[in-house]
Amino acid sequence: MNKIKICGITNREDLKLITDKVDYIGFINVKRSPRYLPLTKIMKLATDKKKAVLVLEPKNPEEVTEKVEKTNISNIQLHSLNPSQIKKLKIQLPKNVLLIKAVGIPDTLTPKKKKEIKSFTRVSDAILFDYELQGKTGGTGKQIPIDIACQAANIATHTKKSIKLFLAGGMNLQSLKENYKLIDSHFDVVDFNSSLEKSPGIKDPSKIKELLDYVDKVIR
Ligand SMILES: O=C(O)c1ccccc1N[C@@H]1O[C@H](COP(=O)(O)O)[C@@H](O)[C@H]1O
Repeated sequence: MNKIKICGITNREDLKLITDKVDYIGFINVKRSPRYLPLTKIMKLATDKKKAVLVLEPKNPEEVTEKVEKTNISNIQLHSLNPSQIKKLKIQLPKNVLLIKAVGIPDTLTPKKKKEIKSFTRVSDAILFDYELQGKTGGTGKQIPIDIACQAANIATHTKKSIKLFLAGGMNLQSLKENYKLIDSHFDVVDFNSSLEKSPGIKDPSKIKELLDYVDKVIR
């Protein structure tokens, strides 16, 4: 059964629409993002600490431990750091923290990319596959081809059975409907972000309702 994450929440109105209906709620503390929020604002919005996901692009592991300590949020999504930095970080973090590493997936899986998936899987609690555009991940609004996403998921699962897998990158209701069986059999969580907006950082209530109605009917 897939869980649902809605990311890029920036205000109370949008938060109200989803709070009781999704499994994870993402708050983005990455300055280059149009969905950026400072930690002070995130701490006011993220009252449900079990659902909150703090999205970061840290310069080093210490930046993550500081921000986790400050916010008390125990799900963190990282769009930077290498496998040895993640390994070091995992040791420093409290045991209850779920470390989700974003791994960029382009249109094909090269041997180098396969190796990267394995390396990050070994040191993380969860992997979030996101579309990779010009070497970057995060809010691209573009989808990983579903067969490539499933291949990436298989590599991670074969590397570590307990790995939790998130599918992100331009996910919308249509792509969920079209690929539901594959998504359900390969991923634990589906992540929706920019596709649910009416403008950057502001969600569209009708798109949220449509998605959550489908989730209630088909997934729950
Ligand atoms: O949304 C952003 O602007 C962003 C910037 C920097 C890091 C992460 C960001 N968002 C995350 O990107 C994925 C995919 O988003 P999309 O569906 O392609 O819009 C999602 O997990 C967001 O949390």
